[in-house]
Amino acid sequence: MAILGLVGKPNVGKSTTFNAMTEKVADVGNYPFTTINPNIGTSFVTKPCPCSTLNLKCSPNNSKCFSGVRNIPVEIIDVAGLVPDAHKGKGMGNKFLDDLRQADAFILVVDASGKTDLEGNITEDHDPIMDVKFLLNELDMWIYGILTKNWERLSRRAQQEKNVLKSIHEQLSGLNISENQVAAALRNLDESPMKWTESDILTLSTNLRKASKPMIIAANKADHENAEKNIEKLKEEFKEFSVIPTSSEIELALKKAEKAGLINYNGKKMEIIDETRLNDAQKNALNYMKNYLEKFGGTGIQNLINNAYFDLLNMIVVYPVEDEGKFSDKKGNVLPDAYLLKKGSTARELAFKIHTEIGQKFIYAVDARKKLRIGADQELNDGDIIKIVSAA
Ligand SMILES: Nc1nc2c(ncn2[C@@H]2O[C@H](COP(=O)(O)OP(=O)(O)OP(=O)(O)O)[C@@H](O)[C@H]2O)c(=O)[nH]1
Repeated sequence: MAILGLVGKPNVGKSTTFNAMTEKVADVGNYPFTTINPNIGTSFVTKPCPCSTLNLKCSPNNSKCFSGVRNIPVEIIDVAGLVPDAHKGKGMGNKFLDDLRQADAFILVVDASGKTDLEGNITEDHDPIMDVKFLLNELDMWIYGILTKNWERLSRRAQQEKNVLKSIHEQLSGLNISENQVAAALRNLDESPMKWTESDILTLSTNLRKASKPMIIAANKADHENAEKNIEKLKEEFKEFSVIPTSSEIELALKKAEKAGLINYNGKKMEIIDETRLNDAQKNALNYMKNYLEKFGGTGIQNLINNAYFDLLNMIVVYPVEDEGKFSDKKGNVLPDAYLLKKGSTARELAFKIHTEIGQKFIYAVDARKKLRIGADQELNDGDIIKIVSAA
């Protein structure tokens, strides 16, 4: 299962974003370093559930279905804020960076209101472009630090064994980087690391970061009056990233109001259940949030999670079943499980994901929508409902 890491300088709203995504309560405060330890929490990606088009009543097991929208659990980690020179240990930066090793992709949270400086202290008119630049540099320097540890020995061994790829991949083990990703980053470099210049190694660190830690930018505090112009600037400057405006504070408040039974909220729209139960302050706050949703079509938080998994990490959702006629498991539970797979995954890979033995003893699969037999190497499509036939 892929894991998303939330990164950013202090005070941009990472904890609020994390809480809004996971509904788990972490400390929230208007001062730097509220977050000291990484929080790991469960959030959900959403997709239209096949139950609505097939006109079935589903009984989800590993996920949830609300009004025809399947919610599939995913993991998010929130680490404490990174300040300039974090890679040198500033603000406990090395520890925080190491918490990010396991992440498959990053959500880079910036404060689009421009009200916090590089260290997360309150200021006026700060340019969030600076935040993205320094964070990318910190991430590159973090990888550089791991790469160049015992560099003499590493480069000598790589040269002796004539296997640069293996040596570099081993050096980066724990960073969740595949050999293919390392190979892509090594392209254009001389075969002998002993000949690499400082600037070659820095470029390699950047390439490794790009290959292994894809990233989207959450332009948070989008509800602030200064945010719009900063969001446009971010989009203009960082065309290689998706920039998604978010208001995690509004999302969190809406989820709390929903939990308290004050509103119905479906991620895009909200309705106040009974105005007579609210005091004036509640009414004003909820109406403000309602107007915000109407203007922006949502708080951006769900967009962020979906974009990270479906666009950035290129994942699809597949529904394994045991009875292709009823779209159910053996007990008759309709569309019980939703699996997140990498785009391009095959029927056999799905089988392995369900159970190693089912993968090993795979015979064939059935596309349950088309009632067609498919082979082991057939690539699956998003939304497929698949029966695996195996000798297990
Ligand atoms: N206007 C507005 N304020 C927000 C939003 N998200 C967070 N804030 C405020 O920004 C401040 C910092 O939020 P946190 O979530 O604690 O920030 P953090 O990035 O986790 O900070 P550290 O723990 O110091 O790294 C708090 O006062 C939040 O209420 C938002 O979407 N809009």
